Amino acid sequence: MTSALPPGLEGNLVEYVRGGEGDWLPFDQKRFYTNAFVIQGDKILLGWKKRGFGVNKYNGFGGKVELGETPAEAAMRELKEEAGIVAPLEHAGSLLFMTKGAGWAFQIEIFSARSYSGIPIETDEMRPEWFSFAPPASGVFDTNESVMPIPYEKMWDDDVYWLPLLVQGRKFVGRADFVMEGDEFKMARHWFGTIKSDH
Ligand SMILES: Nc1[nH]c(=O)nc2c1ncn2[C@H]1C[C@H](O)[C@@H](COP(=O)(O)OP(=O)(O)OP(=O)(O)O)O1
Repeated sequence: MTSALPPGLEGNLVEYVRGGEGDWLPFDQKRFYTNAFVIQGDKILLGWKKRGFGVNKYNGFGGKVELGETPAEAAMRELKEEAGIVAPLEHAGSLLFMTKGAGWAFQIEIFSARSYSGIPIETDEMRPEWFSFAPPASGVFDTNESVMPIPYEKMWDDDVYWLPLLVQGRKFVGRADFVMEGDEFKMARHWFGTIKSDH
């Protein structure tokens, strides 16, 4: 399977999902980022991004890995800065994210935790909100439900493929390439795999 991996990915990976078409976008360097998700029971904490790249989308909490930090240290720092909480984050997966014309790739190390301390607070960058990843007993969410389902339509297009893996505790590695369509980024091509020993 290794020969079929998109450029920039490596490891003993088993394809989980792929889609889109066209050539993978070229890049000459990777820049390192983090993204962290806190799970509590059947709920997951997301943040509504209020500014910067990815504004007006829901996402985990994260940002650039600073010089001298490991990705795990950066993930802890960003979670505290953006949501005001502390959590025992563990590595959950890796995402190589590209946008057309940038020439460089975001290497995003993704973390998760099943407990946390503190109280999530709104910051200048993010407004935290809990969502449910379990379907309601009736099978249908109604709008009076106090916790709504994960709002994939307001997230980056690829998150729908790997967030369920993260919730299940299955490690993943993937790549998603985006192009601008009007004033929106649209996913042009994607590939996600799970790690071979992880069944
Ligand atoms: N869940 C996700 N799915 C995805 O496809 N791309 C993501 C992603 N989370 C982050 N990215 C990409 C797009 C995003 O704008 C970029 C930078 O991540 P962030 O928005 O977390 O970092 P920031 O630009 O806020 O960095 P800081 O200023 O250091 O906080 O990485």
